Amino acid sequence: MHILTAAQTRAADQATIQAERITSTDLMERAAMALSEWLLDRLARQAVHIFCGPGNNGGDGLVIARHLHHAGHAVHVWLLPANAYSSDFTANRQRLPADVPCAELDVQRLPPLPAGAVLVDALFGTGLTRVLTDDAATLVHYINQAHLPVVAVDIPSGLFADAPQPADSPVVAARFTVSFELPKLAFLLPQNAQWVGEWHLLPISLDKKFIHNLPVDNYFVEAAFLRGRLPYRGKFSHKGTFGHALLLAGSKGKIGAAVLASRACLHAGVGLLTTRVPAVGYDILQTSAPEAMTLVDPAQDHITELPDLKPYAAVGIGPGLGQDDVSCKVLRQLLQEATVPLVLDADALNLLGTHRDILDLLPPDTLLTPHPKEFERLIGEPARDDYHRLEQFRGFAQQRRCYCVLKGAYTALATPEGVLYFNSTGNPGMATGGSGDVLTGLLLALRADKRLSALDAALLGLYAHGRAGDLAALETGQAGLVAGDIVRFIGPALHELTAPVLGL
Ligand SMILES: NC(=O)C1=CN([C@@H]2O[C@H](COP(=O)(O)OP(=O)(O)OC[C@H]3O[C@@H](n4cnc5c(N)ncnc54)[C@H](OP(=O)(O)O)[C@@H]3O)[C@@H](O)[C@H]2O)[C@@H](O)CC1
Ligand SMILES: [K+]
Repeated sequence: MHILTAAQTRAADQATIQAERITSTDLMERAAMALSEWLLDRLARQAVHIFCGPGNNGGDGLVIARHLHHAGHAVHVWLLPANAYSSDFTANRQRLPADVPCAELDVQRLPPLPAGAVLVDALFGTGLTRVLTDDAATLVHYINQAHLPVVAVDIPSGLFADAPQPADSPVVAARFTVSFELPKLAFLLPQNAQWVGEWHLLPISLDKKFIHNLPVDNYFVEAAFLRGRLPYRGKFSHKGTFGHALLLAGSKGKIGAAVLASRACLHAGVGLLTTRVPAVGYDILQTSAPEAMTLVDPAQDHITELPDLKPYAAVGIGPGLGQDDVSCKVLRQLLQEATVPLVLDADALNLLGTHRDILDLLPPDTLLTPHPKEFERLIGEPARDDYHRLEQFRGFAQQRRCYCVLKGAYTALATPEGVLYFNSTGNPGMATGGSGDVLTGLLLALRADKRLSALDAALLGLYAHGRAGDLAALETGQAGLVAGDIVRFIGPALHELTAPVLGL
């Protein structure tokens, strides 16, 4: 799915109006009707108080008021006084039945809101041009202090769709944000979660062709985007078809990371896996991941030597590696010698952060999988806010010609071309030790599969990791989820994305 800017969203609305030969009021009716139905599915008998601003977001609010009233709900409409109103606002103000209580707000004398009411925030949407001040700011504070459930129409009022706002600027804190057709970048950033709450999208048939042709830098990745991108396994395929991967992982006390990454790699369909561990890990790995071949390092506690790379289709390094100087030498040598795809995680990234000269050795198309703290160490500069971090992240992938993953609630992938893909799967239960090691193993398997491009391998891996976590959580609950549970569901998650045998 494309993630549009506020300006592109307005353009898509206009393109739809022109292509379908409908009026802007018709499109508003369609959008607000969908939102009314969303509300009607969830409302019991609560009174609904709808706050409307002067533009089309307020117009949506007025349409919602009409539909809820017709459905028999007690509705109260509150208008924010303004010098000018949009024409769709005015048209729908006129269509509001006379028996719906509708009053202009006097912000000096705001009415008490009844306990148990549901509030609908239709003050400002994508037409927000500046931080809210004066009456609008007072109203936002009043809504937030009511401590009642708020449903924001399109976007919480006061929040910019695609740009940061100054700290402490007034924004409605919604429990639900219900938007149309496509997600907004603002919904995907942790700093906005306090305002956006749980977000939902309603399809309103915006012009698909127009949207498809819009140049965008950001995508939201759902199953439909990926389904069929994982080729099915041909009858005559053999171990070689799916590649032989090498994983360098584990140090004393962290052999579990090597086990989890190895098991994930095996469950993701790698042809063969060789795992390099220090001697301390030999028995553990052979017992817990017997399908992997174990290549023991001469040293007891750390990996100190790089094996011959010739047999391998892809190499992963990092889980539980430790940050010993000798392991750093191994990493340096790997970056210098490797001619196959690389996946770098955890301590390999920390080593890159502390030995910045090796960063220059990164071969093109290397896949890195930092979480935000590791990413900060990697680039050596804290981010001002989440938008700034995204730009650092995009810039890093472009400058280093690599694929970089930024782990989080909506894990993002940055490409060497500077495009960002936000993953849609996963749950908070996956914020648990070893989850990242599982991702590394999974990505390593897909990078070893020669049939997949670097981009498809990364996107499929991120999606399948989150989906496996979602499937596991159905069985274990989120709190009970451990990284090993994710491994068990990698197979089913990948299966959902596999092209049908006779697919055309
Ligand atoms: N187009 C369509 O067909 C569809 C559109 N849809 C809906 O329309 C919404 C976008 O509507 P919109 O463009 O009218 O903008 P909106 O957010 O209502 O605000 C504009 C008003 O606010 C004002 N204003 C701005 N900033 C301000 C501030 N800080 N403080 C005070 N005032 C401020 C601004 O005034 P001005 O900046 O000119 O002073 C203007 O009066 C979109 O989010 C979705 O809900 C859906 O129905 C789908 C179909
Ligand atoms: K709103």
